[in-house]
Amino acid sequence: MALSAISHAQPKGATGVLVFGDGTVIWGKGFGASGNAVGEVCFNTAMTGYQEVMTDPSYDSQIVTFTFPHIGNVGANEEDHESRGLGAVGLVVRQEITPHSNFRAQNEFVEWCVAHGKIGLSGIDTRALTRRIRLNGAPNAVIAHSPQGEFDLKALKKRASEWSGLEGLDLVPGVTREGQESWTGGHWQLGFGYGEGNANKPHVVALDYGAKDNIFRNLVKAGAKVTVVPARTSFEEVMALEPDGVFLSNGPGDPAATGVYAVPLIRRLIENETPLFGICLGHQMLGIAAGAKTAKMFQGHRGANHPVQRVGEGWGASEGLVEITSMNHGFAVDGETLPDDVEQTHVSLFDGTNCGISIKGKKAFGVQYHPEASPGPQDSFYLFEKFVGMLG
Ligand SMILES: NC(=O)CC[C@H](N)C(=O)O
Repeated sequence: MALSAISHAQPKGATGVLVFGDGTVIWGKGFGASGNAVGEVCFNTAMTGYQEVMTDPSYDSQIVTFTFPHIGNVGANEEDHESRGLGAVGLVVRQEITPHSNFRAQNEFVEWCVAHGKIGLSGIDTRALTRRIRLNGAPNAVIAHSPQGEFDLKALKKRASEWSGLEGLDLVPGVTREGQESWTGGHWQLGFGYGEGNANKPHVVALDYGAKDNIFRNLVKAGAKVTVVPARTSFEEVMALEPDGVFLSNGPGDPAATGVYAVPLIRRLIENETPLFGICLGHQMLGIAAGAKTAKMFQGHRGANHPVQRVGEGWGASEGLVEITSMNHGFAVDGETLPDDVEQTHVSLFDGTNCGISIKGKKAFGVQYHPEASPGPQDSFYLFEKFVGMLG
């Protein structure tokens, strides 16, 4: 690993850099927060929703390369957050961020990145970087921004190469809520913002493993009363809330590592016949609880245009239908390891990866994709209606 690679001369005006664990150096123009951050470099093919991507806690310890070249054009606003600012640590983009042009913008994206501690790198050949990730897998790297253009490349390389990587990492403690909370925000409408839900039943207790807010909004929109609880809430504490159903959220890191404490709870909920719905990390840990295995993917699925096909029964006449979904995962349930009582309900049309499971004879199912990130019509909203509908 050519240490010599890290002595690549710094081009004039370079204020940002991406340094891989193997010593590869990619120079660019830094923007947003100053400093450096370590993570896995992935790519996302969404054409819009960058603010939602950057605040999705599932992206913790990840540096997102946007394949779409124009990022930042619509600025940033106070409504399109998926969390209180957690999420990806940095972003790599093709074009320099230009002033915004959008009626909903309240802030420039660059300023928003500063305020939320996100380190940006522009002027990068994102096609070449994406191709590299597709061919070699997602590398670990440090993204750094110094307005003065001062970088200690050796130290950055050391940090990148010494980082453990996402496999085996439980990142949930850093992103879960500390306390219990009632969630009432619902459907968003232009000029009105997020509506307030006022349902008393059915009551959904949602385990927060690093949830996207939009998921809770969808539960409210589907007619549920929602109580969000921290990841390490016990079975007894969940039951004391008298849930009609339990939701298992998305979240960052390795499901097998997080499952060490989450899976025993999920197993008890399955045994107790509590209706369950899991998304992404929640789906992966439901799979482990049901007896399947998860594995790290070579390059993951990230974007807002991923085709998923319904393959299982139990979805009525819609079996075989293809949905265009929003995805972000680097781990997946291994469809080959599903026990007999677990049905595969959805698969990726890109590569056949398992994208949905249902436990036979129980009201327990999960999917490996998200409702659309942006407010508006949601293509996978039927899943929320199905879940809330089965709670009576
Ligand atoms: N969106 C998510 O919940 C991601 C789940 C898990 N951290 C993964 O990368 O696969």
